[in-house]
Amino acid sequence: EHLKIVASARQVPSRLVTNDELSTMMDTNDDWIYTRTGIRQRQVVTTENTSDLAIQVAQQVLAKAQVSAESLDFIVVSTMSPDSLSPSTAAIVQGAIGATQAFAFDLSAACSGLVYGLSVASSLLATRYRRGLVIGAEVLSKLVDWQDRTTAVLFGDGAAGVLVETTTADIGLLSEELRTFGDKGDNLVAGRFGNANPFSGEITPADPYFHQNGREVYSFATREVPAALEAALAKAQLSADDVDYYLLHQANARIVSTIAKRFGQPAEKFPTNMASNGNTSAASIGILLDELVESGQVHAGQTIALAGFGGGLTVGAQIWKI
Ligand SMILES: O=C(O)C1CCN(c2ccc(-c3cc(CO)ccc3Cl)cn2)CC1
Repeated sequence: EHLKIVASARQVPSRLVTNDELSTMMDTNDDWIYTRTGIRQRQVVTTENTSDLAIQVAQQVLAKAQVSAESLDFIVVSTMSPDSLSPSTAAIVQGAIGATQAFAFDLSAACSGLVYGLSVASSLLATRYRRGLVIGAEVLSKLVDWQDRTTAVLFGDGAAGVLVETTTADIGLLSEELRTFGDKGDNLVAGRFGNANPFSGEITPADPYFHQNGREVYSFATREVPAALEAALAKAQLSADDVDYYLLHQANARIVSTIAKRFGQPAEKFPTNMASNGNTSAASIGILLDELVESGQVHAGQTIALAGFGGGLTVGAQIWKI
């Protein structure tokens, strides 16, 4: 049996922050940001937290698919910016939408979160469950040091998700390649807790903020994303030409174009939206997917590849027949 994507939805907060507005807050400018990242603006929360964005996505997906919250078996929220450690953001969503039969949990795989979440969902559906939600939701604006121009210009807030179900049809998740490189984890950190207690010295200091070694993460991505995509294609016995669209994590426009060139595929197969949303970590692939479904560019009958990459360091590639 396979799992199929039944419906998708996205939710981006309304407060627009352009590069020009940021240039009034820190020493940066539109030209530098756009040429280095492909980002022109991002949207940030004003009142919402991560669960609010995820709830809006869940309600939209259920309405589109015309299924009830009570019919859900599980809810996975992939996030590196939860409302809290407890309750999980998934549990908050479960309670808010009245998914009384669903068990719910958060998954932490940074920008590979949606792909890792879909992998877990495919295992849940291959055993004993029938229907679930997988949502990537982030409020990275709570993790960013808004005085640090090297990171504050990169990130945005948003959420997107899909309803997944078992199917006997010959569609769904054909193959995947998930890899983690924990020895490189220090190159992309955020939300570090201290571990002070009355009995210890402060061994690791708390540091809530994002820090990244851009050069290291950049070279990691351009090396490991093609490798993971190639491995997933080989498992599906498909070639790069067989894929209609490659939906990559929207971290940086130059990384996407480098990977497209590496794959010898036309840029049109690698759509991007970081210009509008910035880097929304676990939400980015889902936002892109929902935009392409809405525009009709992505539709049933196609073969699409998803590739997340980032914190962990992690990479996750999947080949889907939709
Ligand atoms: O050219 C420059 O100065 C810099 C060069 C480095 N850049 C980078 C580098 C890495 C990322 C990144 C971040 C995440 C975290 O979600 C995940 C995945 C990636 Cl590949 C984003 N930007 C920005 C412009």
